[in-house]
Amino acid sequence: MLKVPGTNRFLFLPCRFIGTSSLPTIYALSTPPGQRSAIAVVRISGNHSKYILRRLTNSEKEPVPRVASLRRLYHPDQKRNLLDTSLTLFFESPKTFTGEDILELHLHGGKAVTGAVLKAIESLHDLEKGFNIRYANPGEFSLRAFQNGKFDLTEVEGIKELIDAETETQRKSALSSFNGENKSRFLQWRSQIVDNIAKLTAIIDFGEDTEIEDIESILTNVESDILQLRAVIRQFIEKIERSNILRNGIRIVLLGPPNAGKSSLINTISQDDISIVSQIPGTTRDAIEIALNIGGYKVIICDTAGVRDDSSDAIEKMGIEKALKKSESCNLCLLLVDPNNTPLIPESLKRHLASPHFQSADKVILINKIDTISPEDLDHIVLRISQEIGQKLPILPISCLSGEGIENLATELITKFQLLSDSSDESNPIIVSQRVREILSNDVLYGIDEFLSFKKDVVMASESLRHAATGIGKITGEAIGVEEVLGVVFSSFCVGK
Ligand SMILES: Nc1nc2c(ncn2[C@@H]2O[C@H](COP(=O)(O)OP(=O)(O)OP(=O)(O)O)[C@@H](O)[C@H]2O)c(=O)[nH]1
Repeated sequence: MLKVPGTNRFLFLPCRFIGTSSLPTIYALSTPPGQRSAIAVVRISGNHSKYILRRLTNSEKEPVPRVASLRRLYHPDQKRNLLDTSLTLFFESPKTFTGEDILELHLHGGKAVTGAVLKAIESLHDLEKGFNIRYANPGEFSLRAFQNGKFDLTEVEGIKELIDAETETQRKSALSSFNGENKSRFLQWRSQIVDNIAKLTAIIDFGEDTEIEDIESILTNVESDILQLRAVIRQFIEKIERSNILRNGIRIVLLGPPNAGKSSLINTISQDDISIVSQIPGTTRDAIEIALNIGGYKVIICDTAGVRDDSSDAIEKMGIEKALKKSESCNLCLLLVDPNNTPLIPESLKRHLASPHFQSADKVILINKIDTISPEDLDHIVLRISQEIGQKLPILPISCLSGEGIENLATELITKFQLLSDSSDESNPIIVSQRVREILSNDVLYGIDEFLSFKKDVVMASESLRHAATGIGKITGEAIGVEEVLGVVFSSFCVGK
């Protein structure tokens, strides 16, 4: 920030466009290392990209930008040592991912080919001759893009989320960050704050010449505008919290008496023999967790020990305790009932359902094994369950054996996931990094709250707003040192990105 001489005004100066022309040329294998594959891509970025191509192809022929060309690659010092025949692609600065010249070598996959080409590039490093060439650090290509103003930090973090995305919903929310939706939102908030700082600054600079009523009216306007912004930011943070479960996975716990079919349900949902299914009650003595993709949502499903009232086995008792404890911290609990059991639900489970510790989780009761009962019996059982538990919970009939009701269950689950993560066709989930989440609370909202408490002191109030605006600058990377950025954002990237 720069103070304008003779006034109390400040200018916000972006400090990240530092350029990268003096930095070493970097290279890395951009496809997974150490694996056999049809193609492996080596990416090179920096001033010496063309030089590397010339030396590897042993030819002075200028590459045509953005035109793929099949070239033979040789070791630079052993002109007859053919390394590979590669598709080469050259992108000319500045219209490239990093903003620098980029060369891509599409090699035949496999350790030996990639190893030989990487070694050949490495051999071109020669500081005395001015060729500073080295292997890239994790995330360094993206860092160069950031330093050259190609992306702001929210977009860079979007790239990482996109690479890490395991499910469709994660991919969609990552894309919205990558495409700059969050960026434009943050920039709009920042400009709203800066507008209000400007109004307060006008009062500080010219207050003595202004009518008191005018000052009051400006202050009221600023306050109501900032109050409205605070509500928007709070809503945004709430949405992040809800969307966060998309990244971490929606936690489902299966509860029920022994033999109700919990393990069978996991196998039916995942269409795999993941849990042990057996006729001996109490097969699952400990909690088993597996990650599944259900309808594009990442779900962590936990199979637990069967709950019964009369267990005398110490290990089984511990398993039951663990099952009940697990269910207290899940997002959704599926309570399985075997319609042939009496009582339908063990007393300890009924007590647990009524316990205050178990109220936050969403619950659905599943009557399993409906292939063993008649439709009339099913109606009767639904009624009995409602009476036994004394509360209204959704009840779904299913059969893990015949598959009846499973599709219905899947639809119900996906509706629950949409509600839990606030994601639907109309509303995309918002995934932001922990870094952004923290800055929003600790800087932006903090500054706004401070402004509201200082509203009689215009100088202090405008300082607080400045703190909030700087916070948004930290989020996008406009007001942040490159070293700080390196540590926090890029260290979690893979090499080659
Ligand atoms: N007829 C019928 N049998 C089922 C159904 N689902 C599960 N079973 C059978 O019920 C028995 C117990 O199933 P599991 O999935 O092991 O039950 P569980 O609840 O995980 O059992 P514990 O690990 O002991 O708590 C097995 O013999 C399954 O084949 C169903 O829908 N219909």
